[in-house]
Amino acid sequence: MLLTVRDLKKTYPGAEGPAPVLRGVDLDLAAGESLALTGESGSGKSTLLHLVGGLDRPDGGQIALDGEELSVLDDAGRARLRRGTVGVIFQQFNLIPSLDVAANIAFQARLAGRHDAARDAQLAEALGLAPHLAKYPEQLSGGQQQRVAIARTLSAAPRLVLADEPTGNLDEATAAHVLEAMLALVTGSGAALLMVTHSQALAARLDRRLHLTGGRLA
Ligand SMILES: Nc1ncnc2c1ncn2[C@@H]1O[C@H](COP(=O)(O)OP(=O)(O)OP(=O)(O)O)[C@@H](O)[C@H]1O
Repeated sequence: MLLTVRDLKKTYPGAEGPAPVLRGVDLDLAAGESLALTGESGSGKSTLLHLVGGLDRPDGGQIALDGEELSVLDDAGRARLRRGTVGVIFQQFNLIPSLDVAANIAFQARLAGRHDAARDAQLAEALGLAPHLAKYPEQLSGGQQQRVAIARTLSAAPRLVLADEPTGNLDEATAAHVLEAMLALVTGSGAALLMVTHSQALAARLDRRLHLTGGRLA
């Protein structure tokens, strides 16, 4: 198993006392597998991605990535994991305005010491970014910026890709096309994809589907 989650719990402090969001989540994801995570707004999908990505700490339970238990890692260890094993695609693109598209795509891979120009060219082609490589983020549409953010994460070749509505800014046809490209690039290379989506049509394209409700997965 690439990812194993057991009895994961997370509670946020709320105005009316502690508000449990995750009440014991169990999840397994194998290398090469894709999993869609659905659930109502506020059900805790982003919270789960943040915990698995090591961006926040759970209140209880275990998360193991490649057999390595996250809770025993210090900040430096979790940062190493974020640079190496895990890649996240968030709803905010966080592109670097002073870098052109090609340099934005290469950014994380360069940080991780894994930049591969041929892989970037393949990503740009697959995601329809080839004509835009010399442009700057402010010259791109929202959907184009979103595709740059996807390419930047995949460029670093993470073993596990965590994606929060990665095609949320795209029209239906482009979203379907970009998802197919992502699936081919991620699972085709033996990596795994855990993707949050509100779209049942997109969820159906992935290997498995889980629904988050009442703080648990079903
Ligand atoms: N940092 C935080 N502090 C306090 N409460 C939070 C925090 N982050 C999230 N929450 C609360 O936890 C619950 C789950 O939020 P989360 O963003 O994980 O839901 P979601 O399923 O991703 O929602 P959406 O589909 O709308 O993006 C919500 O009620 C939210 O208000």
